[in-house]
Amino acid sequence: MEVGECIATEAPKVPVTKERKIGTDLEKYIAKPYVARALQAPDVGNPDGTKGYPDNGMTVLQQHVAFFDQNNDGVVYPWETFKGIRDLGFDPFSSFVITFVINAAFSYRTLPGWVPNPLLPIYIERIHRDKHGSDSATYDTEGRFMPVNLENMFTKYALTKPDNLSLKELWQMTEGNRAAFDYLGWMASKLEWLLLYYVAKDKQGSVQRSC
Ligand code: HEM
Ligand SMILES: [Ca+2]
Repeated sequence: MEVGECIATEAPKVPVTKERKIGTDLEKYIAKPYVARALQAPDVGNPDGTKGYPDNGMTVLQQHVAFFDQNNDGVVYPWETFKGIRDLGFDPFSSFVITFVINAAFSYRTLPGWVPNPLLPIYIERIHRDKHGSDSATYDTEGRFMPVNLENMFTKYALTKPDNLSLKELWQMTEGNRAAFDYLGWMASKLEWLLLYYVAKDKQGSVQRSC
């Protein structure tokens, strides 16, 4: 018998462990899927992450946020978030509201000191401090990427079509990830995944993993 062959991923007394399945053969596709990646975001179809995308020495979470840093100075001001959100296809009114929510929620923890800045800048250097609860754990607390947690998302919640999350399934995922009494985390996660749904959905209205 090989090492790990008889690991149980379902407990008979907890039916949810049967409903939300865990993949057991990830290592066939991704080297050491349990090791957090600082610079790349691999998945089973792209074991080396996105090819030709420069990391510029930034964590995967920093790279996510740097998309919005229009002048690449390491700080994301609201007008930069607004431009980025508009570029993703949102209308001006929604972009304004989304921008305000994001910069108001994420600015303070990233500032260099303790005095709040009314211009609501987000400093990419310290973006890991904005990690919140009730998330998917795809980013670790330092902003690295956890391949195993991204894959678990699909095995647990993409139940109608493999590798494909419908709006209902995405919603069920945010419900499943809820930590007790974590109101801020619940709202932040719902916002992040609803935004992602809007940006990434295909013609059938579901989110496919990258090809
Ligand atoms: C339309 C634009 C955006 C989309 C679709 C989006 C989507 C997401 C998604 C899906 C996650 C993962 C949440 C989870 O693991 O449960 C995430 C995490 C995060 N995003 Fe965004 N995001 C957007 C804009 C932004 C902006 C503008 C910022 C800040 C400048 C930002 C900062 C973060 C941070 C700090 C996290 C880590 C939260 C955590 O895992 O606890 N995002 N985002
Ligand atoms: Ca900037």
